[in-house]
Amino acid sequence: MKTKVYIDGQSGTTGLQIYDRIGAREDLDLLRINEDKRHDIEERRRLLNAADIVFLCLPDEGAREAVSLIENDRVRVIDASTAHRTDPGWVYGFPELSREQREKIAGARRLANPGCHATGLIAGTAPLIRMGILPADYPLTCYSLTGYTGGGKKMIKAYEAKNRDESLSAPGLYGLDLRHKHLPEMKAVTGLIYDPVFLPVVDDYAQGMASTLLLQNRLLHGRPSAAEVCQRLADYYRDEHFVRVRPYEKKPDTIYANHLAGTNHLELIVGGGEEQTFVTALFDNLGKGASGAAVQNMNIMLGLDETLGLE
Ligand SMILES: NC(=O)C1=CN([C@@H]2O[C@H](COP(=O)(O)OP(=O)(O)OC[C@H]3O[C@@H](n4cnc5c(N)ncnc54)[C@H](OP(=O)(O)O)[C@@H]3O)[C@@H](O)[C@H]2O)C=CC1
Ligand SMILES: CC(=O)N[C@@H](CCC(=O)OP(=O)(O)O)C(=O)O
Repeated sequence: MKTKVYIDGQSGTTGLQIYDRIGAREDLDLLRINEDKRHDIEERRRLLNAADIVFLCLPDEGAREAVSLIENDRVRVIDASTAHRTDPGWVYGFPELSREQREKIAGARRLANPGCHATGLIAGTAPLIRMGILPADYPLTCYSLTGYTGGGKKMIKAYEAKNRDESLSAPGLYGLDLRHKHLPEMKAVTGLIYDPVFLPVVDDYAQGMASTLLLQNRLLHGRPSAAEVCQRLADYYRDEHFVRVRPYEKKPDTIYANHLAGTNHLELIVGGGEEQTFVTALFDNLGKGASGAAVQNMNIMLGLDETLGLE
């Protein structure tokens, strides 16, 4: 029997990218909503209850509404929005965190897919705290670069408009109240005690992220060098397919934030020396930062090879 899959929000940015990754799969039966009915609540209710797996690719309110429409206990949900990421009834979909996390994902009925910026911060921070290198009360700072598809259809339209505002040709610092919506999940998943000082930057390219932590080695347990931090992270992720650590280099070449666009890979690059360290997570906001991660999580939930359909 094929697994029935429904994408609520199928014509949005994340929904389309999920479709790209699973549309041709023979083990799945994709339930499609008629485009002109995509906001019809009764038609959505019917499809939401007819599927084995539902992807929610909607704004937060739409995702909450969709969950309230599900009456069938068999339906398993993967929510790409921020709505449920710190909800204790939901499993956080970052399998590389630990073996236990992957097992929780395998059994999840309600799965919250991580935020894109949160993915970048968590990939470096969570293992460093778990390994006792980064103190949980560290005053963490992070700046995170993203392509404009991170802002969904509306932002894509603005960046791709013919007579667009000239300011869009330069990097845009945003979230300047320092209250980005991913802070709660960043803290909940890593165990950080204080809110990180987190500054996102959007720029004039479609896909790709580079999220960078800046660390003072003297404030880390055991005062490791950057090379040692790199080695410990490489050990932590040594068995992973999608999360890798680049071998340490004293002076890496320029990092371009779109380097892993189109893939589900996330690469950690560690640089610096005896006194200071940076850790950059390089990935695709629509890959490991959203749709790729959602498909990886579905594969795990179905007990399949988690790389199925993913580059
Ligand atoms: N873009 C990205 O890189 C990432 C996005 N996300 C999250 O994924 C979710 C989807 O984002 P994204 O795909 O970028 O957004 P888009 O705006 O590109 O797409 C959202 C889609 O949802 C539809 N929609 C909105 N409200 C409803 C509703 N109540 N009922 C039915 N359909 C509805 C929209 O319909 P219509 O076509 O009529 O506008 C649109 O097609 C968001 O929560 C976002 O924060 C998470 C990680 C990364
Ligand atoms: C460029 C841009 O605006 N990016 C979005 C991130 C999109 C995202 O990750 O949203 P979720 O929390 O739903 O996952 C932002 O920073 O709010």
